Amino acid sequence: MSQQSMKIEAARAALEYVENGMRLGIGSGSTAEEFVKLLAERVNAGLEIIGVPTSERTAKLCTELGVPLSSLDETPQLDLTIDGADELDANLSLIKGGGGALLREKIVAFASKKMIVIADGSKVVEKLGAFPLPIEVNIFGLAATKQAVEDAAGKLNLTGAIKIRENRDGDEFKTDGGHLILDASFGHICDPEALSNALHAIPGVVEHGLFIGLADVAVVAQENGVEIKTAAL
Ligand SMILES: O=C(CO)[C@H](O)[C@H](O)COP(=O)(O)O
Repeated sequence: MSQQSMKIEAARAALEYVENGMRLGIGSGSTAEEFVKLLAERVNAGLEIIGVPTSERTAKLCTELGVPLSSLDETPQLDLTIDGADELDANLSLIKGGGGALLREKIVAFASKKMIVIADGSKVVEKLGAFPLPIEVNIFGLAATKQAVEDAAGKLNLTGAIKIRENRDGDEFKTDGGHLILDASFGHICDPEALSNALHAIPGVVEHGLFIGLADVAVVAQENGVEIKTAAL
């Protein structure tokens, strides 16, 4: 099965968790987009949900396909968020933000009673960190913030390149909130919670892509079928 087919299978299996009347957080990225397409089919067949998108891109796709949307201001409490991930471990700690939507994704997941991660098997890791950690930062004081991130990580024995994310045309990538992303290639992160706390202590850091204690279930599509994972701890 191709990776794309696995994304579709994970999205299809996650759709089983969606019930009529739900207020639904809708994730970003290619796996989440497969979910949106399948959700739209169900909505057009009569399923009633209201969605809160985690990015402008997801909002556009939902609108094009007829998925009704609300905002987190109008609908501040959600029943379920379904979103992809760049990495997930056995505790269902995640790295997210490969698509740059991590801030809104985390706000939406936090506002939800439950979060389900959808992924193909390649996203499952023993230790987080092979995927560079996205860190969303304010433009003001960028060099100082980057230095502070390096210093904080160094105290946790995490070293490695920290790069300002660029678009394909070489310009700085800007998030939907108008911030920049630092992609930190720290390698294996032994203590994600300690790193999360250290990053949150830096004023220029808006948010980071470590999602700890947010995901309740992971729906992971492997070659031989879909596996439902719950946190090991
Ligand atoms: O966090 C995200 C976007 O900010 C995505 O969920 C993550 O990058 C996974 O994307 P994909 O499903 O395309 O592999």
